[in-house]
Parts: sequence; structure tokens; C-alpha cells
Amino acid sequence: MEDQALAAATADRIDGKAFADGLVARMAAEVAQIRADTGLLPGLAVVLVGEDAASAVYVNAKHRQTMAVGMASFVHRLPAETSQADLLALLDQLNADTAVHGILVQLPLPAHLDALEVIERIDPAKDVDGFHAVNAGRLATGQEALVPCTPLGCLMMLKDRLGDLTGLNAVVIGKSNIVGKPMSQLLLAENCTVITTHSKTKNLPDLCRMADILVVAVGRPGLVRGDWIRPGATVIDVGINRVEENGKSRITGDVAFEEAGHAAAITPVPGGVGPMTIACLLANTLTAFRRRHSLPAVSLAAE
Ligand SMILES: Nc1nc(=O)c2c([nH]1)NC[C@@H]1CN(c3ccc(C(=O)N[C@@H](CCC(=O)O)C(=O)O)cc3)C=[N+]21
Repeated sequence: MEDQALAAATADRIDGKAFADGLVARMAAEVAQIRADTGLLPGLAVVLVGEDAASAVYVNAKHRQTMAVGMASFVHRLPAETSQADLLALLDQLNADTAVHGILVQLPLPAHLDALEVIERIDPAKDVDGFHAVNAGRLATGQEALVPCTPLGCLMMLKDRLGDLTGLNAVVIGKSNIVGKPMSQLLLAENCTVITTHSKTKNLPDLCRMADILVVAVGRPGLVRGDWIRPGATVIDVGINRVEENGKSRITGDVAFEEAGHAAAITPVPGGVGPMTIACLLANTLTAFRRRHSLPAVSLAAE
């Protein structure tokens, strides 16, 4: 009986695509205003090493959207056999380039390259991925930072949906430097009670059932089942998994979406977190630009 009641319920769908489109429109207006007022142009440099097909698609999407908001886009495509020294030299050049306000090195890098050393070479003020240890440390200590794009987008959707997050129980599945750890830091800064979980966590379903906010960033299709989700919870699915079904390829998240009807709201995949990630990359580039030119901060929250 209870199962049937749960199955009959439907969760609100958090439309990340529409949210991202709104953000992009507000940023385009701000960029136009900046150009009119100062003659300056925020610029984003994206570095892609090698021929990975998925990475090429993402980099093209970033380039297109950067242009669409009226910012300058500098894409550097380097051969797979690029040396560490050559990549670091390019970063030094971009760090020094006053037309470049944001730098992103597309990950993963080819195996012969040292990604950590590469990330640490980026000027923290231009580190629009927020991966540099200086930005991670600033986030963790409550200082002005550049915040990783995916968790930033997740937080925007959560605050838009829930308002003040104070006192809510948040469970994050995943402890990567890119999503899980910064997500937990952001939720802690919003006064959530945060449980950060991972592949070695005991009783994961029980912990998830405590969550008012459940953020899933693992990369395993359908990992989170319906009975892991507390009725009324808000679920953010960060997973982007390509699965083959009946000879066709499709993208699916880490949450068994069709079992989550009793959640209050859930982000779909595709159309949830992914589009917000790219919008936040542009938002971080604008933030880096404003800080560089001592312009006041602008809230990007929807009106
Ligand atoms: N230095 C670095 N920074 C990144 O931010 C970064 C990276 N490396 N490497 C790869 C991942 C992946 N990533 C995505 C961005 C947008 C979508 C996105 O917009 N997805 C859409 C469409 C999905 C599709 O159809 O392919 C959606 O979820 O609706 C997905 C994935 C950024 N990444």
C-alpha cells in the first residue's frame, strides 16, 4: 500500500536548462553594459589537450556559450603528445595575458601529464574551475574564492528552490575535489548539517534517508534507489552516465529517477546540473573579471 502511494506521487522537476538560460541572459546583459561603460571585454581561455571525443564536445559547447554572452573566447587545442613543460608555458602566457580573465584546462588530461601541477600553475585569480588549492582553501575558510562550477550550480538551484538552507540535513555522495568536497563546503557555509559519504561509507541507504537535501555525484547509473530518498527531500543528481540501451546511447544520472516520485523535487539528467555547470563557468569568468577591475559583485540569483 505504502509503496503504491509513494509510486503514485510525482516530484517537481528542477529545470536546470531553463535556470541556466535565465542566468546566461542576465550575464549577456551585464557583459553588454560592461562593454558600453568601459570598452573592456571579459575573456575565457579553454585549453584542450588531445582528441577525447566527449571533451571536444564539452569544449565546443563552452566556446559557443562564451561567445553567446558576448565574452571573448580563446580555445587552445593542443596535440595529445604535448609535453608538461609546453602546457605549463602556455599557462604562464595565459596568466600574463590581460585579455584573459578565466582559464580552464579541460580534464581529464592525457596520462603522461601531471594534472595537479597543471592546476596549481593557473593564477588563482583566473582559476574559473575553482580547482586551485588557494581557491579550495579560501572556500573552506569562508574567504572570497572562485567556486567549482558544478557545486556552485547545484547550490544556486537549491537556494532558488528552498530559500534559506539553515539547519537542513544534507547528504553528499562523492568526495572528489571537483564536486563532492566543494559541495559539502558550500552546504556547510549555508549552515546545513552535512554528511559527506563515498564508496567506503557504511549504511549508505540509511544515511541518505536522513537527507532533506541529497546530492549524488558518483557516476554510477541508478545507484540511488527510491527507498533511499526521504519523502519530501530535494534531490540533485550530478551523474552523467552514457548507457547503451537497445543499441541506442542515452545519458542518465546516478538516481533511479522513476523511483523518486516521493521526493519534493529532483534534477533530471540531462537538463539538470549539466547546463548549470557551463552557466557557472561563465559566471565565474565574470566574477574574475569584476575582481580584476574592482567592479562591485553582482548577485546572479534569479529575481
Ligand atoms: N576543467 C574541467 N572543467 C569542467 O567543468 C569539466 C571538465 N574539465 N571536464 C569534463 C566535465 C564535464 N562537464 C560538463 C559540463 C556540461 C554538461 C552538460 O551541459 N550536459 C548536458 C547535456 C548532456 C549531453 O547531452 O551530453 C545535460 O546534462 O543536460 C555536462 C558535463 C564539465 N566538465
